[in-house]
Amino acid sequence: MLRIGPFEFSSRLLLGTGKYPNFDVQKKAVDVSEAEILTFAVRRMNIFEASQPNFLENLDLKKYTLLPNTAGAKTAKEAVRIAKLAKASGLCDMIKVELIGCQKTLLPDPIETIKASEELVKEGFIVLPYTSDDVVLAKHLEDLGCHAIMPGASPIGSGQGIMNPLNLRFIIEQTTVPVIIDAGIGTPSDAAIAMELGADGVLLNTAVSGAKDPIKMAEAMKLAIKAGRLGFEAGRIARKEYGQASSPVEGMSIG
Ligand SMILES: CC(=O)[C@@H](O)[C@H](O)COP(=O)(O)O
Repeated sequence: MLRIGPFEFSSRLLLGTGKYPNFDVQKKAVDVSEAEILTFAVRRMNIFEASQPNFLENLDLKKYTLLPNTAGAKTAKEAVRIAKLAKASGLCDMIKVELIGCQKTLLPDPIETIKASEELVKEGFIVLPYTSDDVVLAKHLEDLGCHAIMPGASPIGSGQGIMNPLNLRFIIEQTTVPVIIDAGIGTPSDAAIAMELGADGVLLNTAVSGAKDPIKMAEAMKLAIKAGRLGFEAGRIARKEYGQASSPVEGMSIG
């Protein structure tokens, strides 16, 4: 079970909803992924314009918990305003704080992320900040009351996979709220590694929506996340420098 604030989920895959070839593929990919949390950029949704197309209309909303995100915000003030807009529209009290500090790398702005997260926690939101893989920053975010920490594997949409497994492991070790690896996942094996490191979940978008077959990739990601989690729970063997026979012959008389 993945527990975030008052919510409980059996799936550990959080799926983004952008950049699918069309609504039909998006719906099928979301279904097959068995994701229970869907994230979307409030700014890109026409939540207050009934005449405009809105992907939420294509999904059975009773099946999902929506995780609005503040993508497009450059300052804490803007992010807080977007979060309040999402709450006012009745979507969900959870918010993914996404505050990009560099338009080339799409890496998050740590200072504005801290400011926005602090304010949103005070306002009673369930706050999930997207952050870099900085261990100390992750600790500050947890200390100020965030309900999950979401360090990036690598830049958003880059598909480069996990750049800094050591930092992610340090973050996972020190954090008592869920750690969800967010952004940069390229392949199912990247997602499995994130889970094997001990992450509580993985949030991804481009790897599925941009795949040649998004529906198949959604299924592959679902299975990889389950496999990675099982592997983590099972406990891996220790790494050894030298070989060790799989079938020991010590104590056996071999004629
Ligand atoms: C959808 C969303 O929230 C993205 O900003 C997220 O970080 C996913 O990144 P990828 O597209 O790299 O999976």
